[in-house]
Amino acid sequence: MSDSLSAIGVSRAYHGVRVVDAVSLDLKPGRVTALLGGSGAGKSTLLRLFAGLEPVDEGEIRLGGRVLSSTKTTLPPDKRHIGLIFQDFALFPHLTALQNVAFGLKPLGKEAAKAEALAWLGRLGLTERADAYPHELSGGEQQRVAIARALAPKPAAILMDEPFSGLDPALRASVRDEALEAVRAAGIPALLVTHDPVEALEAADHVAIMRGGKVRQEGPAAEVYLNPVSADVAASLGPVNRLAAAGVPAGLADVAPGTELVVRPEGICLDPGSKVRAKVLASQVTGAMNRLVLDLGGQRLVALVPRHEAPKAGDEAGIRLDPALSFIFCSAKA
Ligand SMILES: Nc1ncnc2c1ncn2[C@@H]1O[C@H](COP(=O)(O)OP(=O)(O)OP(=O)(O)O)[C@@H](O)[C@H]1O
Repeated sequence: MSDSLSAIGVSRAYHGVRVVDAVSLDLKPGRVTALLGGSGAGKSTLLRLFAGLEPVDEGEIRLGGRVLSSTKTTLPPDKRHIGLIFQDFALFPHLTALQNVAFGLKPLGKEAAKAEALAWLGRLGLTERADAYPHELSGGEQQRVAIARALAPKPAAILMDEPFSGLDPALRASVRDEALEAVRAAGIPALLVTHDPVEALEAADHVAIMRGGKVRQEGPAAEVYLNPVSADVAASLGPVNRLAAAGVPAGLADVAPGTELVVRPEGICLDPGSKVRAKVLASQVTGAMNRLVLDLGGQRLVALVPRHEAPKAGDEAGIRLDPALSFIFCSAKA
């Protein structure tokens, strides 16, 4: 079993501002941890601290019992044996797919390196593309080569910064699923930096939500989605409606003054018998679900309802909340 890659109370400041602030995060082997958060939350900086591309100002980075970074020492990135994958693939343009993957396998000797590189290309469905140069490969193929190249030397961990965001949306999910399957099979800790909540929910085993340099909540993706600790964490994992207590009509939810009601769009359900009535301003087909824009006593809400049940724009609809997807937080904490 591989070791965990751990951040223990790490901080990093630029010009006196802590962009990573006393973060502790355990990346467990065989598990893909998504690091999610808005722009400037500190995600890439934390990844760079794990990689040794930046020194820590406080705390430690450890691989199992071994200290990789502390305030006294920073083991250089190339000595950590950690695979890195970035959005821009960064393949060597003058080498074929096979040569790119074999590059990090030189210590095995030429023939063994070639065989191992071919095996990795096979695992990622690229056997036929072994002799193609990067410019002859699609974005999805290039990214799979990059992943094969990162995994082939059997790294102790893998760190990925928005690796799929440059890909065509139609391809993204399949490339991602194939790539992360290979990552999980390698049985090493994996970090996936993303700002896409759908990607985090669909692809990661564990999520950590970062905001203002701190990890605000972490846990299995579904658990965090269904039990967010704050309105901001809820909003990091997908769209939410936020209503101040004063704007919540009687019969919709019991909210005390000074609190706020946070509801996911799919947490607003149609209920013809409900006394709480909303005006349908728009009803848009988005696939299996319709997106409704509702006017509830002057406040706008967005709801997602099954298309076959969806009312039309101009209709009035009774609504109720799904308690599993509705949360009440102290306004001050939001
Ligand atoms: N080398 C640097 N020098 C100065 N400031 C930096 C440096 N690197 C990052 N920052 C600042 O640190 C903050 C966090 O940046 P970081 O790239 O870690 O955020 P992020 O969560 O990855 O954001 P994004 O999703 O936009 O990439 C930002 O305000 C950024 O401008």
